[in-house]
Amino acid sequence: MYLHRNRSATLTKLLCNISFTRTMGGGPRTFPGGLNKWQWKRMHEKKAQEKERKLLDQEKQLYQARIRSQIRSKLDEHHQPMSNKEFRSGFAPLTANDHVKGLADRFMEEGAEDLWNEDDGSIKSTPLQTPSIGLRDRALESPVGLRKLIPNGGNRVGVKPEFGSLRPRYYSALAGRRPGREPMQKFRYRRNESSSSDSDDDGGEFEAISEERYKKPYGNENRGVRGKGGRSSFEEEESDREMGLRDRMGSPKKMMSRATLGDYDKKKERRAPKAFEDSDLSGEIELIRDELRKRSSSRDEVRRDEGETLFSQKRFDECNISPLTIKALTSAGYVRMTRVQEATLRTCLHGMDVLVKAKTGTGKSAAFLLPAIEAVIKATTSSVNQRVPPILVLILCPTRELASQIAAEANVMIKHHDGIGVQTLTGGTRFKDDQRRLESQPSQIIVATPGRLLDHIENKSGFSVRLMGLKMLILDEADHLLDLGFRKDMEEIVDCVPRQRQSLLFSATIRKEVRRISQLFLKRDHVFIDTVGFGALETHAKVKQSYVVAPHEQHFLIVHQLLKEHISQVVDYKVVMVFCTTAMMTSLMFHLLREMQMNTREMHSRKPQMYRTRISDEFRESKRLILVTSDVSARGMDYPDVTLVIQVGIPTDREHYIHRLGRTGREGKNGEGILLIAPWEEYFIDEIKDLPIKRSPAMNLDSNVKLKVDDAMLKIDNNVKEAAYHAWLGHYNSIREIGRDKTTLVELAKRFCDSIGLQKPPSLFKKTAVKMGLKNIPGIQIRK
Ligand SMILES: Nc1ncnc2c1ncn2[C@@H]1O[C@H](COP(=O)(O)OP(=O)(O)OP(=O)(O)O)[C@@H](O)[C@H]1O
Repeated sequence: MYLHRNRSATLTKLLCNISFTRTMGGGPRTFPGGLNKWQWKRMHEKKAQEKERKLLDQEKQLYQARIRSQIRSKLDEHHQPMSNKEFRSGFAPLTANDHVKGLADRFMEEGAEDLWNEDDGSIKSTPLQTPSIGLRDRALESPVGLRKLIPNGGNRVGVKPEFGSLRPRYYSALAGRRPGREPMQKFRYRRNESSSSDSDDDGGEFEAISEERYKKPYGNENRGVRGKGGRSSFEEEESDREMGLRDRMGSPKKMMSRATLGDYDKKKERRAPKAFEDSDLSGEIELIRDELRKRSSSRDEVRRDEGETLFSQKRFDECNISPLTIKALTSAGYVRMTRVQEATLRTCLHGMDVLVKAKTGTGKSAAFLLPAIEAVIKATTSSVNQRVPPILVLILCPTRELASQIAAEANVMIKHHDGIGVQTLTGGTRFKDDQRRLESQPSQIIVATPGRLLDHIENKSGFSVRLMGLKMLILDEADHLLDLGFRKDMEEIVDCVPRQRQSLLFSATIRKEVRRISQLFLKRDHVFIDTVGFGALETHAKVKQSYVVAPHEQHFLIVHQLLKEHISQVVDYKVVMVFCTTAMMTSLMFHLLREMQMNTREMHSRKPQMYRTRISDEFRESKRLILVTSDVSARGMDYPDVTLVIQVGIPTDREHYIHRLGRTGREGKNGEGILLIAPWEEYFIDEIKDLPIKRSPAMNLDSNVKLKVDDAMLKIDNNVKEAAYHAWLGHYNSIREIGRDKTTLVELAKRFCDSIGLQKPPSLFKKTAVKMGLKNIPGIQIRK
């Protein structure tokens, strides 16, 4: 009965939708089966979820099977015959030796890299020439050697396994099925919560867990609600932040959509330090630790040296790429490969999926464009002539300017290849123009932003059919594209391209969560190429970094002073970039600097695309120009010879900091970065404390300049200031550290309001105030 009522309600809804579609005339399109756009989308979403669930189940089974077979073979090799009682009970109690052996074998055997997590370091980084560091080192060359240093291969009685740090899945493997046993019983080690974490004995115990319970982490119940629906893009993200509707906690670092990712997003617990109780062994253990420390520090030195050299010895003409491409590269001044290009090209040309991490400004774009062009050449020579060529390479990136930049670089490389074309599909341009270009000169390489690409996919223009021939999918700034803001779009896109494809994911920063999520886009046997190196500096040593702490109300004055100082010191300065937190704050900063007669341009999502393109081109070509920008310019933009990057206010996260800073010091050049923060924003320094960033002493502010700034501020239109106030409030309200304490936030906003010369805080719409949790906070004006 209920079902029937439900079904008829759905039917009525469907009919309403259809009649709505009709009455709108020329409105939403209908899709095969008479489905409207949203039903079509929902259907695809469901399919994607289904697919991903299967994938996870499959992975889980494979993982368990592998562990079981490993353990079984170990036990067959080394175990004493079990007692009858043990045999009957279905499992044998594992000795401490078995645990240690299990661990060692698990992590040291060939193929074990699949079992590693990010805490263990990079899986396959570029081979490094490690200097010889003594005889003992040779024993450490291989994992087996390391074990040899421990008498009896490490199987000493009394060695206590690191129980507390082991995850349930490991125990299930250890207590796994033996021939002829059933049902399979799994065990979880229950830690005694009350005991200290670093104590050797945590007083925990094993508990049996049912098959059902064991399945739980992979089950549906763990799946959360999808992220923000609808089309997402960097531009929307920026305006959302201004409205304060995008919680910083919503950044994938703090909270990510679990809808289709199951446990991929889940942070794995860091493995606790090993705890040994056998005193006989401690000397030897210390010896090994010592050697490992020495070895890792000398490796780091080599890495640091290598990391700072941009170019490798290898030339492009020594590689297996088309002579026509080499000709174009040579005329563009590309003769030797950069390190990331050398490290990745061969693997990419072999058709492997890769996830690549390399510092900013080291030539990642060419690293993925070269294999992309080769893929097109290969596919076009082997296929018969088609009237409309399929899209063979799809490059996705987060911003429009970056898409244009990549397309421009690709165009340089295919200059001598007749019949290969590149086209961009990005927001901010007329959809119809895109379609016309797609029809008149269909290109094999498409560079797109996710939102506009989906618009084309959903349009019945044969675009999806063209995508069916896709050979290569490339994600530039992959970690950002896999972020919450883009994730849903990315999942939809991946659903519309063939499974049999090569995927290349590139970025300067790859968090461990992103590495997990990236598995959904990459084949299982993908290669992770990290030219930075685990634990090595993620920024360039040639870029001087410092931070200034000062109250918000002094920030405009300080920016002005920093710029003046820089301009006077670097006489032939080329360009300086000032990153602000939101589009409206960017606009206010731009207006102020312009009022103070500085040669500035502004760039943010609220500007029309034509303007953005013009400014981007001008900035690329110019010297002695200041670009005030929001995060639309933070990633990938290759403006040559930027001498200084100023970041005003804390960036969204560590990765944003690195990418913004990466606009300077490109191609191995020098650069400088200054982060300007308020005292309560100082907590952020903790996130980047491993970087060589130093606190600058408090600045002496010129009182005359202060008067000039105040004066200039008075000349700025109140609308700009009010928008900036709202943006300020929205942005900081979304920051967990401050947004929770609404009263303090409103007080700080009031001070900001005074500093920009507003008489009283501008009012908020009631709906916005409610959404921001500010409705009843003293000091908040509600619009009548
Ligand atoms: N082999 C090469 N020889 C000479 N110049 C190169 C070479 N490879 C890349 N470049 C130049 O280096 C600059 C930086 O390259 P690119 O923009 O690809 O860096 P990136 O690693 O993608 O940076 P980001 O992480 O900021 O996106 C560009 O101006 C590019 O033209």
